[in-house]
Amino acid sequence: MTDIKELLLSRIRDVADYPEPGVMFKDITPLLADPAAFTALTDALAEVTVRHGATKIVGLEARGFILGAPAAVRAGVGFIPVRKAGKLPGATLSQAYDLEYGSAEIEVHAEDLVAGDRVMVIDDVLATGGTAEASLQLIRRAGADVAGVTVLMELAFLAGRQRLESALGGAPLEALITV
Ligand SMILES: O=P(O)(O)OC[C@H]1O[C@H](OP(=O)(O)OP(=O)(O)O)[C@H](O)[C@@H]1O
Ligand SMILES: Nc1ncnc2[nH]cnc12
Repeated sequence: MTDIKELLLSRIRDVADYPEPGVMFKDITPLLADPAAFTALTDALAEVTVRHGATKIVGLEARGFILGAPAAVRAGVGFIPVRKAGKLPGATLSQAYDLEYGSAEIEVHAEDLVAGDRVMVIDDVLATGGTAEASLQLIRRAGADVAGVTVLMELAFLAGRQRLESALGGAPLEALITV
């Protein structure tokens, strides 16, 4: 494992049985509190964004906002929040989905994504892939192109990568760490 991967992994805390029995929760708050680790993560996310020619970053509420916004500033691209339903004031596109512990609905301002955009989706964890899959459906429904999905951590045993295959349509899925 490279130095940066080791640094990032060392700052992610496992919390057993949260938010419900049987879930091993990956808590990124120790990483966010460490400026060296957070800076290294931001630089890595920005590098992937630029490498894949993205013109915008979509961050997935809420932890995807914390990672995606500084990466967008570093990469010099716009940041678009994809929010849980009912939080955006303008005209929205909505998509329902299931996740490891429950179900939800996400929305984006329809005017924020247009034909010609190349969008990189950023989030902290890829688990079942339900959240990321719904975001890709929103991006395509808005008429924009998918540059890829980049996550800090992929939980491979939940097979999110397989679930995302068709929604990605050949676009890359990059995980800085896979467990
Ligand atoms: O691959 P999936 O099974 O969809 O799970 C991954 C999603 O779950 C978590 O978000 P959560 O909905 O818990 O929201 P939060 O970021 O607001 O805590 C995580 O930040 C991802 O967005
Ligand atoms: N195990 C997990 N840890 C952190 N975030 C998650 N989102 C879905 N599953 C998760």
